Amino acid sequence: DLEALEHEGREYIMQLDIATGIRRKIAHKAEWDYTSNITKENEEKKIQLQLEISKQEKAAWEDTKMYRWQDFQDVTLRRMFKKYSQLGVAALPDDKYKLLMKSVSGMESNYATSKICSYKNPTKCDLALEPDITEIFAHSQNVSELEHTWIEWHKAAGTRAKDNFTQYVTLNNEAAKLNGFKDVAEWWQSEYEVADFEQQLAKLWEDVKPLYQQLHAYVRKQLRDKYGPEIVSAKGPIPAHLLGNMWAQTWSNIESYTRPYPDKKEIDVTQAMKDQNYTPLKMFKMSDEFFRSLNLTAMPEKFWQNSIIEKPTDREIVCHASAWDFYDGEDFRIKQCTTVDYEYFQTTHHEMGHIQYFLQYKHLPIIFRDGANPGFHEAVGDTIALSVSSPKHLRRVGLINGDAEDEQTEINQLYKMGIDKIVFLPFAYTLDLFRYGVFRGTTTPDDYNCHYWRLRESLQGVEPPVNRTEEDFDAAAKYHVSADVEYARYYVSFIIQFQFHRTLCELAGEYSPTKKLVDCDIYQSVEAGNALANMLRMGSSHPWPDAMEALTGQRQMKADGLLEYFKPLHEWLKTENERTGEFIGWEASKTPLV
Ligand SMILES: C=C(C[SeH])C(=O)N1CCC[C@H]1C(=O)O
Ligand SMILES: [Zn+2]
Repeated sequence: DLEALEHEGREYIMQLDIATGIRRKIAHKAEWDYTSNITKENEEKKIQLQLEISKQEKAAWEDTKMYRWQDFQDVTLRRMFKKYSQLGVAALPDDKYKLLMKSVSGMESNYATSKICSYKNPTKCDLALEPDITEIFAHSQNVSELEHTWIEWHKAAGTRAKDNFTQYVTLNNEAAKLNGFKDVAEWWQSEYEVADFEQQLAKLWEDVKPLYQQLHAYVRKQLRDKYGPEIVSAKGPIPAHLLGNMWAQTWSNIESYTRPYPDKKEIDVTQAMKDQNYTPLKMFKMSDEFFRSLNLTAMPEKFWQNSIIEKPTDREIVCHASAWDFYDGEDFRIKQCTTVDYEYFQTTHHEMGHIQYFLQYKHLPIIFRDGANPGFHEAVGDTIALSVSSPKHLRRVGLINGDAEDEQTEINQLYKMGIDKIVFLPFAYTLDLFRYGVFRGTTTPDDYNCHYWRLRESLQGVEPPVNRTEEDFDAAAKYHVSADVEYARYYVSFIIQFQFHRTLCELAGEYSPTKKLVDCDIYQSVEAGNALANMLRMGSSHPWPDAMEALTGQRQMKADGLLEYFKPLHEWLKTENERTGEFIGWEASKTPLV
């Protein structure tokens, strides 16, 4: 009878879950060994192991399909079976599976090991993305140097990945079909468990776009005043190499010469960190202490032993920051090439947020040890970092001794947050709108670059520094495209982190009709920490609206938190852009696209 079958099913799935934990630990160890020491040998070992494990997973999958789990009474048991019924890329036949693994690790190692020649010293050709190229984009105001560096990086990391990428698209789409999806776009969106995910992304963009256009117009004017109308036009897109970041995804590095009230005290956190002899370890210890102050879990001993927090000098590694769960309840790691600056201080909190999620749900079955949706996992650390970056907190830890809050300082602070958080949204939206088109076939390989730049221009209002052709493949010059990492998760994160922040600030007594969100710091609030922990402990055991509701009382992702946070800035920008008569929005680029 059904009762007995369900009982048998529960026994089966619990065994499968234990076996899955062991398999994942082995696979992640091989992945860790490869990405923390990029050699042909380690790549071979990793692919061989992943192939072995995919065979075991496929065999288990055949058994799982035998159960009539859709009829089971226990909703959690049904949810476990549903997740285990999705095999993933292991559904590919062995030869195609290997080809897919090779094309992705080929792109990722190309990205991680690409070097370019210096503009100032053309014989020096060992510049890596981290820290060298990142440093140039953070500080250089030499337009020719920025243009050279932008072109060389996109040639090395983008164009060189095109063949692998095209093969990856074909094989990944085949895997999607074997998992019952039309294409990878549908597969990626299924992770969000709502039927209208793409429409929700579009709605969020409509909500935020007016604010973005005001900020874009203000920054374009500031840059035109600095570089002249020949380089920055009055009504066109902004050249992408002038925004302080290789991908123009956050513009924090141009804050010092574009902020609204330049004569107000400079909040240069990086300089203060250097002056106070900060080290990467100190940055990690401070982040750990913040989490503990909320009554959240301390980093276990193994974390401090096994993590890689500085770029090694004796080997090549994947520097792009990452957090790792080895599914044994005690081995959790971060790998990042930390530099002592404000940007990496934020990234450290971002990665520690991933680890905290791992720690909070480590009691769950393996299959539920995941974010409520991929955006939740990206939002934890950033939510904490919203408190850390408040003037109140930076004063508390002695990183600034800025003036007490006055109107102009507050606008400067909101501007500093806005060129990080608001400008990121159209970039993130573009990256996966582009890849949805690629996986659906509406964007074909001979259109890749034209479609990529058409989206970047229409949504982000940026243009390439020089003419681009289909010989180039600029999308892969971004880590997540070369590493097969879905990106809508960050778009979701940058929206929901403000919903989380607002709730935590209320619980911490840091937000009320008289206390503004911009100066909220939840540090040492056990109430806030306990509420956050309760949501994190759910992992992916429930659909994400349940987790969202458990923390915020809302069941939808909405831009209202973000818009409330930046409201004073939005008003100021509208007034300022009217005062200067700056054109709002942008006309088509003058840089000819293919
Ligand atoms: C820090 C990470 C690793 Se999950 C990252 O990739 N982020 C964090 C914010 C956006 C995105 C990026 O760097 O593009
Ligand atoms: Zn992340």
